[in-house]
Amino acid sequence: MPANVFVTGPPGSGKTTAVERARERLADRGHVAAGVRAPEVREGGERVGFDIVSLRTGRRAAMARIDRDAGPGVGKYRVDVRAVDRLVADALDTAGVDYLLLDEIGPMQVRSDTFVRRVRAALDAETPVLATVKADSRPDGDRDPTDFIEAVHDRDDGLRVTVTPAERDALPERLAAAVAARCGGD
Ligand SMILES: Nc1nc2c(ncn2[C@@H]2O[C@H](COP(=O)(O)OP(=O)(O)OP(=O)(O)O)[C@@H](O)[C@H]2O)c(=O)[nH]1
Repeated sequence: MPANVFVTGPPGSGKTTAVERARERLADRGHVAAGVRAPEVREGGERVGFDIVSLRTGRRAAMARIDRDAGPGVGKYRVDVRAVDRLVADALDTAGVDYLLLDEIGPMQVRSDTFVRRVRAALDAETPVLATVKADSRPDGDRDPTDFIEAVHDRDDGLRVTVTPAERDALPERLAAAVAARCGGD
């Protein structure tokens, strides 16, 4: 059984909400995750960037900011690659956990070679991965130069789920059950 579960869908479709709710259900079943999430950062009601947060430790780093004047650009933000490298070095370590949750495999995160290398290894390892993946073939301005996002879409393993508003209410339980089955749990 392929160990990975990929969640994709258009911007704002509910990917983050679905995997966060699935994580809560998996915790209720006793399944612990490592991994990362990428909350937006707002100042004065305006979005100024995104952080990357370790699920295991809660450590966070300023992944992308609108007012940075250095680093690779994604949309109107610039990415602090070294900050992402440092955070994912242990955030993506699966020792002692049941599965890896990645929210998301996206154009900002893949600017970090450490992120790409650790995720590629995780996708080929035994520990299940539950990941939201940015939709394929983004506009050139945001094109992923590593082509890693496309490579994830092209994998022939894993359960793939596309979030739609009509079906998204049932999605957290479906995702939790799929990951629990891959963890060898209920
Ligand atoms: N009512 C309802 N609202 C939802 C549900 N899932 C997501 N939303 C809302 O839809 C908006 C986008 O949800 P996200 O989970 O951030 O969507 P996303 O696909 O991760 O968005 P991006 O990361 O920007 O691509 C938020 O305001 C959520 O509160 C749902 O199941 N029911």
